[in-house]
Amino acid sequence: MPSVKKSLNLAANGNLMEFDAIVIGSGIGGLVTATQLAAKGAKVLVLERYLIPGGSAGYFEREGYRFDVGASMIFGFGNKGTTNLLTRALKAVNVSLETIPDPTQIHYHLPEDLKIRVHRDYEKFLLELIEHFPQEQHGIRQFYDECWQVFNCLNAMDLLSLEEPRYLTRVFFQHPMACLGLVKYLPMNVGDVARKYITDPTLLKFLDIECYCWSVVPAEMTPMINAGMVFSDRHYGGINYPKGGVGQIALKLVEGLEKAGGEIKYKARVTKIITEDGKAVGVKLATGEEFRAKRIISNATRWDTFEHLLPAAEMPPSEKKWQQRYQKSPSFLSLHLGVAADVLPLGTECHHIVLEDWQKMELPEGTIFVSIPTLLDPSLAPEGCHILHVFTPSWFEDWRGISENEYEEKKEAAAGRIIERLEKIFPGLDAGLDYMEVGTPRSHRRFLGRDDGTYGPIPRRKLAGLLGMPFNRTAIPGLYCVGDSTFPGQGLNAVAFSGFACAHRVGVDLGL
Ligand SMILES: NC(=O)c1ccc[n+]([C@@H]2O[C@H](COP(=O)([O-])OP(=O)(O)OC[C@H]3O[C@@H](n4cnc5c(N)ncnc54)[C@H](O)[C@@H]3O)[C@@H](O)[C@H]2O)c1
Ligand SMILES: CC(C)=CCC/C(C)=C/C=C/C(C)=C/C=C/C(C)=C/C=C/C=C(C)/C=C/C=C(C)/C=C/C=C(\C)CCC=C(C)C
Repeated sequence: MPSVKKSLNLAANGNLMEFDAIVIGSGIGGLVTATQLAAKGAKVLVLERYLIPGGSAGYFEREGYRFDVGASMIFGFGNKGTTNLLTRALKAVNVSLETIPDPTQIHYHLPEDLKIRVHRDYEKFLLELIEHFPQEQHGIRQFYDECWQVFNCLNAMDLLSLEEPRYLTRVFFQHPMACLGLVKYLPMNVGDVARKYITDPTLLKFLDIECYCWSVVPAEMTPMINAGMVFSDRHYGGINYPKGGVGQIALKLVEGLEKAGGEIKYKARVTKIITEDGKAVGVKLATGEEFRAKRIISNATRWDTFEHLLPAAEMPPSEKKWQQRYQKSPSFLSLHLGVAADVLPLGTECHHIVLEDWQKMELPEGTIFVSIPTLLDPSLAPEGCHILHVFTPSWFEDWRGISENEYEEKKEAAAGRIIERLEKIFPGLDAGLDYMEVGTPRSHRRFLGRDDGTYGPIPRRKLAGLLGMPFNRTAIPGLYCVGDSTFPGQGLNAVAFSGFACAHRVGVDLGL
């Protein structure tokens, strides 16, 4: 058994090192919190279980390809307004990234040969949509214009912790109309707003997939605040790809963290949050090492935090209630493909959504997502080749309890089905394959440390917009959560917001 002295972390003078804040996990939520706190002068330690930072915004390299682990469609890199949270997070610690503007957010390939592109130019997108639904032209404009109203409210103010009364008072006096606007939209979902203006059933289905492809639920259950961000910012700040791949965002944040005096340790898996008198005071690693801090921040999911890092039997009632409202979304089956460049027809867009039957939108392997980041940054693949990252929802349950052989066969069969469907858009895809790696919900759980490999929380039933999403403080004094199981949910710009808000609240609590 290690001696107490050995297992605790001692400073050079032999005293126990105490940090102001320990962040468990270096996803973008965790890193934004850590960099913001370090920039305020806090002594911060980030503990990451994996070898590199980023979590689902990480990367891996194989045979000359650099693959993004998660989605390659990045919001938050605009250069104006207040909603460009990734640009702002990097700037706060004196680092920056070159980004490449994406002219089209998504090319949809939908049932009955409905093909729609969401152009960066708002009017061009509206005209393309109206061409398919001319009878709904007023409704289309009214719906998307209402999304702009939400966005304009958010984009008028500093985005910080809604758990900090002095900040709320200040923004209310600075921007009373914007605040009242947000109060109005916080309990609303997209479906209710859409049906005020639109009746065409196919157009309503289109709005379902417009929501589903980032919220993993149809319009009826998607919060209006989040839709306001996504449906407007894609035309305002735009979708911009970081040069060198999505993994650069985390690497740059770590560079900034270290410049600002913070520390990060890799291969540092936290197995326990240490509490004393009901208060979080430190963490224990798989190695047995212990670290203590005035505040503990978990970037692991709420399920991992309250069921694995703390005793599940002692889960606070507020967390039980949250679990009754929200469930784990499915994970993904991911195909990381390297393909010959001539597989892509001239003018192919970077991101595609493929669905052949509206009834199957939410089913496993129903909707297919495709990103081709090398169309924006060719340096990510060997010359003459492209990366196709293809992913589709898949449940952890469907991959549990099978032998290694069965697992490999199941992966191959699933990949075959997806490639066959994609042949209709990219003829010659199978023959043009140069590299393929298939990830399953089991891979997502193993490499990202996310319970059941989940993409994040989704409402179990229709809820009142974002009202049920918890902020950063938890029922355990000294313990905070950050990332996609806190307000406002999934998405890099969303978890960046959660990071700004968390650091703001922790900073105030530390008296910084
Ligand atoms: N295009 C996009 O918008 C895009 C791209 C990639 C990711 N994302 C989003 O990012 C969000 C996730 O970001 P996030 O910050 O919430 O979390 P995350 O899951 O990306 O990161 C959590 C980090 O914590 C680490 N970790 C977990 N448990 C740990 C433990 N016990 N000890 C030490 N480290 C531990 C993981 O290894 C990981 O690095 C998702 O919603 C996803 O949609 C979006
Ligand atoms: C004072 C008084 C009276 C009052 C107050 C009120 C207020 C102030 C309020 C406020 C609020 C706020 C601030 C809010 C915020 C919000 C936010 C920030 C939000 C955000 C959001 C974002 C999002 C959602 C994003 C998302 C994204 C995503 C998810 C993406 C994804 C992607 C993918 C998946 C891809 C796919 C596709 C293909 C590939 C095709």
